[in-house]
Amino acid sequence: MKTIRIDALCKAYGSTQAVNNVSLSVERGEVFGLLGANGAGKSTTIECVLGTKRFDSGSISILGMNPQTERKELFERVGVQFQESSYQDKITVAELCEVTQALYKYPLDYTGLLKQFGISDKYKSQVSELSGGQKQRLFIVLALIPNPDVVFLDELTTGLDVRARRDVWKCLSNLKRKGLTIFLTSHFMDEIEALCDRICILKKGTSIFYGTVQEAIAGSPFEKFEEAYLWYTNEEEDDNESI
Ligand SMILES: Nc1ncnc2c1ncn2[C@@H]1O[C@H](COP(=O)(O)OP(=O)(O)OP(=O)(O)O)[C@@H](O)[C@H]1O
Repeated sequence: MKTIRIDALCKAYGSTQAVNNVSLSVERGEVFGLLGANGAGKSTTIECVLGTKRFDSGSISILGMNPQTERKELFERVGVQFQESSYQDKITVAELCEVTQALYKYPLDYTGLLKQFGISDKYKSQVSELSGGQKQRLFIVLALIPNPDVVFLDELTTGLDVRARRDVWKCLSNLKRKGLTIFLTSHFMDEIEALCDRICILKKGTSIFYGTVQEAIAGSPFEKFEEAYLWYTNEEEDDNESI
């Protein structure tokens, strides 16, 4: 059984076709990268998979479940890293982790996760006092607290310094080895190359490449993945989109 299967997904907002006939599947224990410029349709696709957004046509199954009708069951087994927080200003890291832990039946011990992600010394700090990179790592920890089978990491290491990015990669590789399925988006091609088994590149809602990083390079006139990516997305020629 595939962990995630998307078949011919379509979703429009008014006249904007945000996702157009996208199909992909993700195996258990795989790291899958969804790529594309700003506005390419990545978040919309993820929200459809999570059941937080209705789609127009196509079908989605995640962990064998229908995200639209089995959201509650899904919630227990899926972790999501949020970009923006809507937490109270004064809440501390420990309190936020405890509140999150209380939402799940079989949560992991968050103190171990904070340590793994190098922010255990921030235990008593207010979330609002954390640096951008520390917050980012906290959001990954929050996504892992449910002890999920699959985790969605949107813009994985945006705002992290070089060392912190490498540390996050190492942690994720360890979790992958234990069978965690990881679905991520990132605008950093070195990160995609280091972590992803397979990728899908979206352009204006349409899938323009689906396969491994090596296949992406081989199918382009370039030897470096970042150049191949730009070639697929034609970003250098497109004034309406940015990397
Ligand atoms: N709620 C909405 N209402 C109307 N249009 C929307 C809405 N959400 C997204 N869109 C549009 O749908 C398209 C896809 O947006 P989406 O957020 O899925 O892209 P993305 O690839 O995640 O971008 P980014 O890298 O900036 O996060 C864009 O053209 C966007 O303007």
